[in-house]
Amino acid sequence: MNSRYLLKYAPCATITTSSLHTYPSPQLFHASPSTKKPIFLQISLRKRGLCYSAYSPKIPRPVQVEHKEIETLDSARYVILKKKLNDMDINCDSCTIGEYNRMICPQCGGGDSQEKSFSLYITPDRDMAMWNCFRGNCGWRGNVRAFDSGNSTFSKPDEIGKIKRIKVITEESIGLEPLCKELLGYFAERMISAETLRRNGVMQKTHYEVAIAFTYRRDGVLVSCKYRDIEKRFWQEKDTERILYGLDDIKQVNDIIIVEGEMDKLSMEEAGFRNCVSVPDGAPSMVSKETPALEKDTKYQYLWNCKEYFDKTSRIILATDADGPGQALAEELARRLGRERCWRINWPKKTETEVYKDANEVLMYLGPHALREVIDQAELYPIRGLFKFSDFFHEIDEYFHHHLGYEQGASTGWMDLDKLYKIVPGELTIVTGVPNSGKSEWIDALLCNINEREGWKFALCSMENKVREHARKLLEKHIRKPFFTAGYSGTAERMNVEEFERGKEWLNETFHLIRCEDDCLPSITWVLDLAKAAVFRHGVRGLVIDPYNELDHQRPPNQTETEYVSQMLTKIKRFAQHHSCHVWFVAHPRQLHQWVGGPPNLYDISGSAHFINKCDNGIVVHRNRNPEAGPVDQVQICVRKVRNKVAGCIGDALLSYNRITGEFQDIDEPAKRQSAIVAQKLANKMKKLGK
Ligand SMILES: Nc1ncnc2c1ncn2[C@@H]1O[C@H](COP(=O)(O)OP(=O)(O)OP(=O)(O)O)[C@@H](O)[C@H]1O
Repeated sequence: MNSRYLLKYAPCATITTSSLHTYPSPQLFHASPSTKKPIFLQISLRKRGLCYSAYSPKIPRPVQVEHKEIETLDSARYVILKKKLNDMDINCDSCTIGEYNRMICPQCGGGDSQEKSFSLYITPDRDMAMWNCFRGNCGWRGNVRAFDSGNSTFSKPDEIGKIKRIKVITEESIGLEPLCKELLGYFAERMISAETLRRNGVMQKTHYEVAIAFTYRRDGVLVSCKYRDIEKRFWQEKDTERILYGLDDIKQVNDIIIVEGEMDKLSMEEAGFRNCVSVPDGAPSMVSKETPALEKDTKYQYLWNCKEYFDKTSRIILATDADGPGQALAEELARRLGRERCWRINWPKKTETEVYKDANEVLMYLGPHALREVIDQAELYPIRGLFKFSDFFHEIDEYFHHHLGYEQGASTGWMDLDKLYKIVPGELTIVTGVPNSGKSEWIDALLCNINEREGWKFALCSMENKVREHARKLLEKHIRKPFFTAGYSGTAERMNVEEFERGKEWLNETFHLIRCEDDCLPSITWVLDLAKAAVFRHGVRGLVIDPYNELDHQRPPNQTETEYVSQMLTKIKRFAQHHSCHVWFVAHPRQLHQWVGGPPNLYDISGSAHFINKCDNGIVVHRNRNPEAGPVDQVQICVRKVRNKVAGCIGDALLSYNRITGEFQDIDEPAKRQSAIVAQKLANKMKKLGK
């Protein structure tokens, strides 16, 4: 018990009132607090066994309200309280204030015997009336206050947890005294002036030792009291209502500052901010997973008790401590008060790694001006999903200064195509083309080029390819020699064993295979999860999904294919963006009726128009199969959609296909002219057919 008190009460010692009970002189307020540490005067005082006579007539009582004011306030309160009681048929005309009055219950009439079972108590300050009918059949109980909404806390026991009987207290009843000189000195060390203490009704309580008493008031009336001892231990007057400290200072104000402790509230006042309240119970150790329903939100009951004070507030500055619990408290408050009107502050730096922890520390070491600056520079409390461009300035700067890499895309390895299409990490390219047009071959060749130039690695989910065949195709492109001596290789020399072995190593280093070993088809989520693992494990920068129709597309019965495709593409894009990975997704066109050999349209992709709507790039791979119409080794890469103008634009590029090695090459000028003739011939043919 003793340890709970701040100053030792030593009645045997003597001390003159003039030396103890005057306010500290201005000199006590140090001009440059940053150079010195606060001294806990109390420790030395305890040691010296100083005493304090609380009831000396010479003691100034700075926190007491003027007598006349009390009288006017009390009678006004009583009129209102009486009216409220009358409205509930409770007649208090013959009641004695401050005592329990027995009368007949207006609800049950006291039963047949008209028992005086109804007890009514009106507090000495006339702010509150409490009643209870002790008749078992009735049990009507409740309370009402003069100056609030008048709802009985007793009659709604479930509203905010388990409500205990609220004790009515006065300064006299709990033995509060004006602050002694030593405590004033203690506050002065912490840059809190006597005037601020007086205005905020800070007092002390003496038992064996002296503790600071922070008085919690509503409309000037004492509601609760919190004590603080030398060991910085806190306790609160039992069975009193939990409210915010300094509540009367936020009445009808637009901007409210909330701090974590009474000292911080007083510090804010020193910096010129009266519109500040402190929470009564400090900060939680961490943010709760969920915000409980109001009736179970016992920890933050003080907020709900003061809810109406925030109704008209447009800005709430959360100036809680800089540490983890302080930030957790800010989050809890923001959740309850509405993030949209909350602001937060950044405490100034103390060292390279440390910041000042709260308002009082800033006041003490940097002064009121610095504290004002902290509040003036408050920033909007972050709301998940709502951003300002400034939140991304770092990323935008990196983009501008070419620090991200591949801002304008990686080269395809083909000069003509580079003018139309470059590979930007995080984008989605849809590749289509009629069956056998060479889509897979072209993508493989593209990957080989990017790997050769940039060293990128890839995840391959190519469901139509046998692994060995896919390896053959990739190796041919890489070694630039046929895998076998066969019909397709003509007279070209086959790759030798050494080249093959070297190629295998390259294959293993460059590609990671996503394959569904079971008989079932893989789902897109399954593919993306493995691709994510490949990003983290192997640093892959590209993913190929070839083709769409080999994935499992089961969807709920109420979902259309269009909705399904949209969701699937959103998932793929999210993966691409989050992992800075380029995704090539092959999708076949639907069956084309009366097809005359021209390249299909992106809107022809089977399933949904979302393929073109949602992709970043849309490419159609096409080749001429009619030797009469032109060279059959030429491949048209039709870039039909490019969302990012930095990466390219719409247009066609021609490449020549080497059937022996599977390589694609730029076409020289004469060949291009030849292709133009082919294209013209085709166009004429289509015209003739009326297409
Ligand atoms: N320009 C071309 N000239 C001749 N043959 C080609 C050309 N492009 C691709 N091929 C051949 O066509 C065959 C199919 O190629 P690929 O698998 O890349 O086509 P695809 O469009 O992906 O087919 P699918 O739609 O069936 O998946 C391969 O044997 C390939 O060698």
